[in-house]
Amino acid sequence: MKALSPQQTGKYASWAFAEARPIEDDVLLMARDRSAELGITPVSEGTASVLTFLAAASRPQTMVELGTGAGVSGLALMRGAPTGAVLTSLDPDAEAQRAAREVFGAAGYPSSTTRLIAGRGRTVLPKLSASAYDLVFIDADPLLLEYHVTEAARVLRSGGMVIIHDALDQDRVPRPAVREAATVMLRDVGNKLRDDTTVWKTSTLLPTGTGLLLATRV
Ligand SMILES: C[S@@+](CC[C@H](N)C(=O)[O-])C[C@H]1O[C@@H](n2cnc3c(N)ncnc32)[C@H](O)[C@@H]1O
Repeated sequence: MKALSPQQTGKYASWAFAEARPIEDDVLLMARDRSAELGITPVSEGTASVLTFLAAASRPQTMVELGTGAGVSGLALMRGAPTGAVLTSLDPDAEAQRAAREVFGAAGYPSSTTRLIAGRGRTVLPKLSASAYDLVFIDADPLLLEYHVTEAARVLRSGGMVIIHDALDQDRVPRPAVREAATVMLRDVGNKLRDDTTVWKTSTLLPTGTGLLLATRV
């Protein structure tokens, strides 16, 4: 790999500065500790703060999350969403979901507003109603991304938002020589969200954390 040019070094410093800016409270830190104990990589501090901001700005009443983990991203979304918003979060890892339940409880969210379903997207998503959700956050197996995004388009109402985590695949997406299946999938889905204007009205890619790909439903 080439040495970073001075400008790129400056860009990295700006990214690191933005990542270090949020101050997280005890419940988010507890969720991060539980994630570490379970060997789960949660969203970064910068990403959690963007999720809270996006939920506060878009005011979703109904949200779906793929990949609950120990609840870092779910808590970030709930913190921004209006009071009474409901998060439906899927993960096949029952132990992770138990940790997330504790985290949501410690943050004061009853189980009626944080619906945790122990299952995979492929099993659970088809059971969710069409055009019924305001926001879908995807942080699960990248090889299933195309399927998860197709289902997200189905369950989102017009104007709803999809958010895809790790959209830069640990910085592999911008490197054309990397042809691994997950990286190629992320490139293809990114192009689809940008180009398929019959389904997606707007799309953007943020370099926050490990990358966030966003799109709004036509
Ligand atoms: C990176 S972790 C999620 C971290 C979480 N979003 C956070 O920030 O705290 C990815 C999770 O996706 C779950 N997962 C893997 N395949 C899945 C699938 N097909 N459907 C739903 N969840 C899946 C894993 O069990 C794992 O807990």
